[in-house]
Amino acid sequence: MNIPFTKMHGLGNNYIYIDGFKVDLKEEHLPNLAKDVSNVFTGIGSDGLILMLPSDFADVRMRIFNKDGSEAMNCGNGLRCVAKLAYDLGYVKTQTFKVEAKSGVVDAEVELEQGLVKNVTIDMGQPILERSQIPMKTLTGAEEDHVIQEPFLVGEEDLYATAVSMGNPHVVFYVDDIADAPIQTVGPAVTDDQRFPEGVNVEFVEVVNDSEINFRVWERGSGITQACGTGACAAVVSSVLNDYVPKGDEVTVHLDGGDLMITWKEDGHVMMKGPAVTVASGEYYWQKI
Ligand SMILES: N[C@H](CCC[C@H](N)C(=O)O)C(=O)O
Repeated sequence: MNIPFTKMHGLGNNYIYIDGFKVDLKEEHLPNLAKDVSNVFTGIGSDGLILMLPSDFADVRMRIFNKDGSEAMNCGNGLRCVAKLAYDLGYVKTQTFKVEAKSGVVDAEVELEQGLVKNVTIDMGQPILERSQIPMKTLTGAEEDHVIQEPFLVGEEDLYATAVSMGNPHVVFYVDDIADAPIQTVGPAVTDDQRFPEGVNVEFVEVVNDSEINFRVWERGSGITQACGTGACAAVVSSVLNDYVPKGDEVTVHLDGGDLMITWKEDGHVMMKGPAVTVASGEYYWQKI
């Protein structure tokens, strides 16, 4: 099957995007398609697959699949790129519109420079902090409903976890120097830890000052990526909860692939602003069907 695609990225967090308004894919094929298309030997190579689809609740709908074929509830970089794609392909005619993710409907605003979409702002809604809704179990018997700097032993590493959901689960560990973050060891160990029944995206954060943090991520289902939008939002929420940055101020999150501007507003909503880039389009010759 020859499948038309567009390759896009948000700060290097790159996905293969398929226009579901034109391409009709069978539900049962999606996990294997995500695995094959994102693998550099069987496909184009990416952090996963994203479908842009018609929606009954918003202007367009986004579905995101990780490299391992698992479907995620949300994707910040994906939302920005779907917003750009929808505008560029004319599925939306205004600069502000709504996008439906599995975790809910968000407001999007595309910014134009010489008529082209460069940056996109997404209102990511409110974070979820209740342990049971992350979801996260505890082995320490801690009964607190929020997970803030909770002791979290990983092998020999004495870590302290702060857990936040942006519709998808995130756990944040603070380090003194992001360059020394134990991402290759702690990342894979924690992402599948029994304390996270649905798995978890694992973030490491170095606080630079009260308006800047450095950030790296091991993503559930995809491993290390250049950037993670929902992760950056979770990291800023966590940093407010830990009194590293003030609520209501814009925080610059320095990710491997570049900077995101994140604000956890006093009204509880998390705003994310960052780039969305189209790099290529073509046809993927999927041999499986
Ligand atoms: N890269 C995405 C997150 C993907 C989340 C996925 N790894 C999961 O929750 O399973 C982002 O920009 O938010």
